[in-house]
Amino acid sequence: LYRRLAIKRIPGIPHLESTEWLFGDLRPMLKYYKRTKRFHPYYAELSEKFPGGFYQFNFVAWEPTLVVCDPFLIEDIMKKDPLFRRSDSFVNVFIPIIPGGSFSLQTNATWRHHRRIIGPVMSPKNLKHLSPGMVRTAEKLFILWEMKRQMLGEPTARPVEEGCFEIMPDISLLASDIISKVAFGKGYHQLESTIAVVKSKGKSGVNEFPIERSQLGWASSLYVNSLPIESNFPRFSYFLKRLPFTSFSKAERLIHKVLNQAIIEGRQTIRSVASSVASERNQGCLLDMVLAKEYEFEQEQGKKAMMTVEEIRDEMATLLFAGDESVSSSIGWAIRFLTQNPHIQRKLHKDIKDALPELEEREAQYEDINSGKAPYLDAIVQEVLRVAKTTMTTARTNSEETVIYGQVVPKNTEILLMLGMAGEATKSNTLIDLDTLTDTEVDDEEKSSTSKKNSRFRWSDDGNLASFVPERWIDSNGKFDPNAGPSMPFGAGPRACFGQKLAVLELKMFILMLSHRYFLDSLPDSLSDPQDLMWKEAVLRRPLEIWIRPRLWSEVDI
Ligand code: HEM
Repeated sequence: LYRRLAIKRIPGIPHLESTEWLFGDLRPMLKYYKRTKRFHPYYAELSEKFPGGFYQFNFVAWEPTLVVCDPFLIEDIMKKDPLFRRSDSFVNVFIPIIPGGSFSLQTNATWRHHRRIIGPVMSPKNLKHLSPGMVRTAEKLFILWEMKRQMLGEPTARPVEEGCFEIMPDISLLASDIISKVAFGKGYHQLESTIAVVKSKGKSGVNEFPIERSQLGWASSLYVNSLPIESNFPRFSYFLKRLPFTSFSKAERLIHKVLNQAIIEGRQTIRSVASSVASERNQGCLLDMVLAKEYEFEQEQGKKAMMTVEEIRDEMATLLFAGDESVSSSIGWAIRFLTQNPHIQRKLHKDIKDALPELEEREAQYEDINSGKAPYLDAIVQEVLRVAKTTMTTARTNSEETVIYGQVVPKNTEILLMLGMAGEATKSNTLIDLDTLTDTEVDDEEKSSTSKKNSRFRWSDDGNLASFVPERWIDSNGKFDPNAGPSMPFGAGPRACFGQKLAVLELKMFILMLSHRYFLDSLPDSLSDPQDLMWKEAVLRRPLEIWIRPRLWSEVDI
């Protein structure tokens, strides 16, 4: 028994020395958690003890977990799927709620089949089609903020905390209004109803305002926030959530009903028009695009129903899960970083005014942010994603015994990939011998993968990697360089983020519109979180409270 419960280590891989029989490395970790209420920074602290960017950790006796902070090793592992498949701890959280969606599927024939039909919807052409809807939804947010500004009065000659308001609830409405409209065409319209309520009821406190969720928005929020990530028994947690008359079961029923109906109606519409126009006609939302693609494949292969209604529903629900909090958290972080850096706001505003003077006359368009005209905006979005570390971690398991940096890692080892740390990695966080590699001046396309890796440390290791400095993404010719550093906010390989182009589009569009309109005034320390404490660690690193005091540029000395 003693031997069974003794902690097991993988020979040759660094680990803490002072660990205990049975509890492994859990005790120091829990002590850290008690002090900070955080787990992730503990892994970062440990990585400093073990230069090279990987070590092992034992939560309790039994098997060790490999923790990987080396960005190149993370990338290689993610690219070698299915040898390194999604870990069961990740997949099991999603299986009970969306069994047919990508989060629940390993890289198998079913996932590939889904991807053939769903994959093409993230094409630039389709995203361009979706962008006017996004712009109009973001406009609603600015109408709401303008009303709040008016109700709070002129931003001068008042105590410093006046004129400020907290915006994470508004940002949540924005993200869920956008993803609902983009995913299945029935936007939740919560910003509209919130505008109506604020107009009629006014403030609900000194600087507080009511918000109004639609029934579908409420159901969706409950549904996507239901993941039992802290449960060791996710199936049982869902069993309890689904007991009759719980709010969750009502929300789930409503979401299923709306999605099922949209799929069935969408299929009927597509079958009622000629095949040649099916894909051109149905471009209103991702669901329409998926159904058009499905129809195209059916025609080619002479088969009916390429995916079941439940499979499409689960993939759509996956988009609701994946495209809601991830985007609202990233927008929240963007606002915090911009508020803390007035000089960056000024530079961005000037760049936008110079590069896109037409924005005085018309609303923002897809081409504005994809023409390379505003490299500083591209740099800001990459820097937000790097510093925000919205997806701090994900997990993989090796399906065969594997050799990693010369050490044998037994089959089925749990591997924690510290994605968020990749963007702060320095050369000492990798065991790849970068000094023996040469960084040639050839085009990226022609570079070998190792040479590309070396060039990913183009930015200087100036001890300043925790700071928000968009300039690190700009090359000596003033152009945006997406490979300037090893940041990997969307993961890598076949199972990298499916919605990354959509997420970047949303972020760029929002920051463009925000910066064109408002300067975010500095805040008192009590509201600006200078110590970086106001965030929650769950599946995502989510900012807890974001306050703003927006001023029109005409009110600011530039
Ligand atoms: C800033 C926002 C976002 C971030 C940081 C983010 C990050 C990620 C990461 C790191 C993964 C890979 C997880 C893993 O392999 O273990 C992932 C997967 C995924 N993301 Fe995102 N994501 C964002 C927004 C979105 C949006 C807007 C959508 C779609 C509407 C989306 C859809 C997905 C899907 C479907 C997967 C699973 C892909 C698969 O399993 O094949 N994400 N995301």
